[in-house]
Amino acid sequence: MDEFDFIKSIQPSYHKQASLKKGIGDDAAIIKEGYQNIITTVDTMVENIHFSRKTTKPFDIGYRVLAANISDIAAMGGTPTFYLVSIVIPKSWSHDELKKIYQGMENLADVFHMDLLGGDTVSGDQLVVSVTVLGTVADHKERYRSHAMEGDFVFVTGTLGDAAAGLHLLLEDSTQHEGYEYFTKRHQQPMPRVQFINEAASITRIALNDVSDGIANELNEIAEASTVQINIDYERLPKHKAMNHFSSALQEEWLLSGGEDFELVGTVAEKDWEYLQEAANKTNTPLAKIGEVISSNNSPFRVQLYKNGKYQLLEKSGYTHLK
Ligand SMILES: Nc1ncnc2c1ncn2[C@@H]1O[C@H](COP(=O)(O)OP(=O)(O)OP(=O)(O)O)[C@@H](O)[C@H]1O
Ligand SMILES: Cc1ncc(C[n+]2csc(CCOP(=O)(O)O)c2C)c(N)n1
Ligand SMILES: [Mg+2]
Ligand SMILES: [Mg+2]
Ligand SMILES: [Mg+2]
Repeated sequence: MDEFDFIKSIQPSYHKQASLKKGIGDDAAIIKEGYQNIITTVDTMVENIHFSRKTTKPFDIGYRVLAANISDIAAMGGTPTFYLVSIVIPKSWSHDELKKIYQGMENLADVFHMDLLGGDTVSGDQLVVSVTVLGTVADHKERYRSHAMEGDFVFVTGTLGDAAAGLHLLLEDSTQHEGYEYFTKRHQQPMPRVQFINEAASITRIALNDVSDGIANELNEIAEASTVQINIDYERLPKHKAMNHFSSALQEEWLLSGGEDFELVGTVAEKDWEYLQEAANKTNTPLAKIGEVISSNNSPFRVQLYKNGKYQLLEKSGYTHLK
């Protein structure tokens, strides 16, 4: 049983609270509160799974785990406001190192004016940092994975595969490699796309997901949740210029399934494309059209990749826990 089957197996069949608009099944939960909604989500990072002493400095462990959570708030169209931290501490971690983890979180929290609300501290064998984030989004401006419609343009922010390239260079100690500083920074200190998505608040409908597991996964989640088919073009996938210094096999793997870029991927009506571009320009966000939603209500709800003159099925890939 992998993580996705496990999540399905524990999903409750109904909600008890009328205010719960979205529970399990998107990047974060949505709770209606007057004319706005509260958003909440939790993500956990574990030593030697999500980071290691070799790949990530204590400051960056804190920064990255908070960034991953803020990215899920952005993926719902929201603004982050508060966070709580639960930490499992092994004996081998010094007080100084633990302080640095909190400095990393505080550094990013300052950018978004977020307050630390509380948390929990326990001892254990492996460093584990679990962060719960709260945020808000105006009512009817939530961005669900289920909102894609036939004819939509498929878009992605930033460049893809950078975090995976950074991780590779860190693990290989390739400090002289072209783009080392850029790629490793993208792995260690990703910046969630909050400003961009908030700037796009006037758009009525956007289907959205954030790139934690790679676009092959994230686009399949949109296709399934929206019951649509999605076509994307490999040549249109945005990549940093230094990416060309890696083999084409590595590039393909990282662009499609690298994950941890914490970019936003989604779909928008063709008529709203120019407004999305305006939001991208205003917030200095690279934005690429990578494909289209081609049909709906036509099972299987799948993603096709156009490469070398033909379409191929783009199956889910990327990192899967409990595999
Ligand atoms: N152990 C769990 N118990 C209850 N709900 C869970 C559990 N694990 C995941 N979920 C829910 O399942 C959905 C998918 O979770 P997942 O962690 O894959 O999403 P994500 O946070 O966007 O991705 P990532 O963890 O890769 O950043 C979310 O709605 C999440 O809240
Ligand atoms: C030391 C080290 N080894 C491997 C990786 C790669 N990695 C770990 S989890 C994950 C997917 C997202 O996880 P989740 O679904 O839990 O958000 C990826 C791509 C890493 N970051 N650090
Ligand atoms: Mg997510
Ligand atoms: Mg998660
Ligand atoms: Mg996951």
